[in-house]
Amino acid sequence: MVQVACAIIENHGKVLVAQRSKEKQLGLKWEFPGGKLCEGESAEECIYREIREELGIEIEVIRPLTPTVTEQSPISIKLIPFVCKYISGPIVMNDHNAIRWVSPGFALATFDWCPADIPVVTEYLKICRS
Ligand SMILES: Nc1nc2c([nH]c(=O)n2[C@H]2C[C@H](O)[C@@H](COP(=O)(O)OP(=O)(O)OP(=O)(O)O)O2)c(=O)[nH]1
Repeated sequence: MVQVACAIIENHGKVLVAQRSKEKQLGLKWEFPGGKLCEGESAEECIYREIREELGIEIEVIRPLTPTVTEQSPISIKLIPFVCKYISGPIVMNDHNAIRWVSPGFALATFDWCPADIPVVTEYLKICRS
């Protein structure tokens, strides 16, 4: 099983969603940015590193959400989500095709998400309403 940490980055009431590069697996699908855990790394350490690498920004983890396991033939992906806040730095797209800042409501549900992210979007929308 491949472990992947991802960040739901909040800023000014919106969240950042990112479109995967065309060349990658699940190309042009939308995701919360992040990536695979390195050996010996915690999911939290991973998300700080990946967000620096992929977007060039600093974030702070606010809370974890529920990890999901999705079969993505031939492997399964454990996606470990963190709600985070944007801290500093201009965004650079080192790894993505596009990014959007989206209000956490119906608009978030309309993106063409990677399958593993769908339960994460659902849980996040639920906590935003509560
Ligand atoms: N980063 C990220 N990956 C996701 C999400 N949902 C989902 O199914 N995935 C899958 C896509 C990939 O198969 C895998 C993560 O790969 P990746 O290419 O984004 O991560 P990485 O930067 O560590 O990979 P690499 O290019 O170094 O190989 O998890 C998500 O929300 N964020």
